[in-house]
Amino acid sequence: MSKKPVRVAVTGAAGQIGYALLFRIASGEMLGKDQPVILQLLEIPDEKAQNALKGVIMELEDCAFPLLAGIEAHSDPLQAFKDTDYALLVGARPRGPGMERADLLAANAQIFTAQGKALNAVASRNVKVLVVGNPANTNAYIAMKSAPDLPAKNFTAMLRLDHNRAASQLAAKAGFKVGDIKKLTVWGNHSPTMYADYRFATVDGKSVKDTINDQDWNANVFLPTVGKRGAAIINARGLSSAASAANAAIDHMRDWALGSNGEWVTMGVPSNGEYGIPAGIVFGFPVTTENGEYKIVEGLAIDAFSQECINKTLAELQGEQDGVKHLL
Ligand SMILES: NC(=O)C1=CN([C@@H]2O[C@H](COP(=O)(O)OP(=O)(O)OC[C@H]3O[C@@H](n4cnc5c(N)ncnc54)[C@H](O)[C@@H]3O)[C@@H](O)[C@H]2O)C=CC1
Ligand SMILES: O=C([O-])CC(=O)C(=O)O
Repeated sequence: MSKKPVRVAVTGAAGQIGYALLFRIASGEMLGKDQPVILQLLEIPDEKAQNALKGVIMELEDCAFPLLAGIEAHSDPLQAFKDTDYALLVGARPRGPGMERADLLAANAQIFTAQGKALNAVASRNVKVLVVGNPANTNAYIAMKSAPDLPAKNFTAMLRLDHNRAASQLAAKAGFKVGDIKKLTVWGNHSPTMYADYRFATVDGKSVKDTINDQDWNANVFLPTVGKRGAAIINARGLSSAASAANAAIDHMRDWALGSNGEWVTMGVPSNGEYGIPAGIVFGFPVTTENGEYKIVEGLAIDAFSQECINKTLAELQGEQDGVKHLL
């Protein structure tokens, strides 16, 4: 018997990431090849954006995806989020050359108070929310705080692109196959302060750290490369990453919904005090996922270098959080 369709809301649906994301959701890459989906798409109430959204919907129709059980176009989050089981909050202003993601806070923060309130009012009580719009951790925090009737754990931020970037850099450095790297994580904020940590990573059971054995490369090449990869892409393309961001969003939601089979993945999730991160801060952690729930990997040793990196990214997040107090 075929499964009942689930409702997937995507904001910023006519933007760059939306264009790389929707077709993959509709083809079953996110929630499984047996799971029908109804897409509930949100764009701003602006003629150009709504027209662009119409064009994207025409293309979705023209793909004749067997799993696509319905498509709705909206300009009001209260309609777009009605009964939604999954919400991918992509719609927000991207940065341009010379900006940091935190510079977007003033432009984007209000989007996430309004959308958090709308989710609170009309979404499924089990909705799984992924915030992609930057600065993603703080926007997820804002949405979570604006939705007091929904469980805080349902609000997550995207650190998966950083995780995937880190895996790719390690594979290139040591000649690993990227898919063979296990137990990698990225701690903290989706910003250059993130701490990509391969101390626990293995390939075929062998330590990645011991194989590479180069702390100078870790501190002075690997971390800055992963941390500043978004800016490098903006400099090269003139636009921020889109296909790789959409891919990471698919990875994040797929693993959350369908399970990571015991493997570690990185998600930005509200802390419950793990590793000394104050409760409520949306922080990149290693997690495993099963039965639609994520669980932070606990008990990992944090050495002095790692603690310094974690303190730095935490301090940045606390600064961002202070800056949005007035909105909450
Ligand atoms: N967390 C991550 O790893 C990454 C995050 N991003 C962020 O994702 C966001 C979207 O990026 P792009 O798709 O490249 O931008 P874009 O400018 O191409 O598309 C954004 C779309 O969102 C729409 N939008 C704006 N406000 C909205 C609202 N209140 N409700 C619904 N839609 C709204 C716009 O009309 C536009 O069509 C940016 O903030 C970008 O910085 C991008 C890459 C990676
Ligand atoms: O760098 C940006 O502004 C877009 C982004 O978040 C990324 O590519 O990681």
